[in-house]
Amino acid sequence: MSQAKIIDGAAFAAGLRGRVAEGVAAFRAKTGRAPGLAVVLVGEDPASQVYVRSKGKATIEAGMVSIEHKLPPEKTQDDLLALVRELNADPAVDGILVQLPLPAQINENAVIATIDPDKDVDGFNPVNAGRLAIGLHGFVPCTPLGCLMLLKDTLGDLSGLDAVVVGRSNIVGKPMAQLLIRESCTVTVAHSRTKDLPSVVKRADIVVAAVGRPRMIKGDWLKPGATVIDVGINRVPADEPGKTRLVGDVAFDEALSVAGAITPVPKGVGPMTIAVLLRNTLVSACRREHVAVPEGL
Ligand SMILES: Nc1nc(=O)c2c([nH]1)NC[C@@H]1CN(c3ccc(C(=O)N[C@@H](CCC(=O)O)C(=O)O)cc3)C=[N+]21
Repeated sequence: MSQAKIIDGAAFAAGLRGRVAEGVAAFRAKTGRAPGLAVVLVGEDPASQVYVRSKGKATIEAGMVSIEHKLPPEKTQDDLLALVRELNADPAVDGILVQLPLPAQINENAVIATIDPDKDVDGFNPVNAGRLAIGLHGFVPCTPLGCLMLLKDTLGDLSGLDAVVVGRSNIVGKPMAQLLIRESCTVTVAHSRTKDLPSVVKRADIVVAAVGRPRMIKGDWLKPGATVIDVGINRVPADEPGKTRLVGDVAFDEALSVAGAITPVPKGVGPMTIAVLLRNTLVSACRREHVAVPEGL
């Protein structure tokens, strides 16, 4: 039986981070300053703390300035909006990321809408969602842009391919669908109410799974040879009692013998998210300083 190619997202991300670091060095030589990324964390969620720490480390490794704001969990929405406005006005800040999810007393949409669209390296502001939808330059959310890079690296030209995106979130599903439309795919967005999901997935040359349900998409749902991008990061009990491990939204072991190529979890899409965040921050800095954006980013 054939075995799918395993798409090495960690390796691709390492290469992208290297290209970003070169671009950062050139930017520093031209402008006399380093790009700055501000990351705001409200509260003490352990998973969010881990992500924020690894973002800070990657930012510094790329030669950029990392500005971290850690706020106590009881912080009010007004306090957070005031901080975002300060960061909007700070010329040393090229990118702003407010780690999600936020505590219940804070309206995420209000915070996202307050971030200057031209510093919104997450691409979550409605202005950037609109720009993506109508084909203007802006910032594209990091995870779907990372997925698209892996797809193009694996398949080359995507035009005419049937793509099924499973999940319709603002952060992954919807922007992913927009990007695939831009690449001239025929795009279907499936979700929890989709009738007969297995038969919808069966049509797809490209499957992007972003539902957040461990191993939901089974191997026998796939079209033989399909390219599968697994965005899911689900923590499940490991075989060893008391331990956990990460699995995706796709039943990876089953998919291996059907798919043409598939991303693993971990070391697939996850590392791309951080690499694209650095890329978006460098692009932001270049646009703000009217410096040419390096090619091949
Ligand atoms: N404003 C905002 N922007 C985000 O981009 C954002 C966010 N909030 N909130 C949380 C999610 C999650 N996220 C990930 C980043 C890297 C990995 C990653 O590097 N994962 C590795 C390791 C995972 C591990 O070992 O825990 C992997 O999949 O191989 C995963 C998930 C960014 N997020």
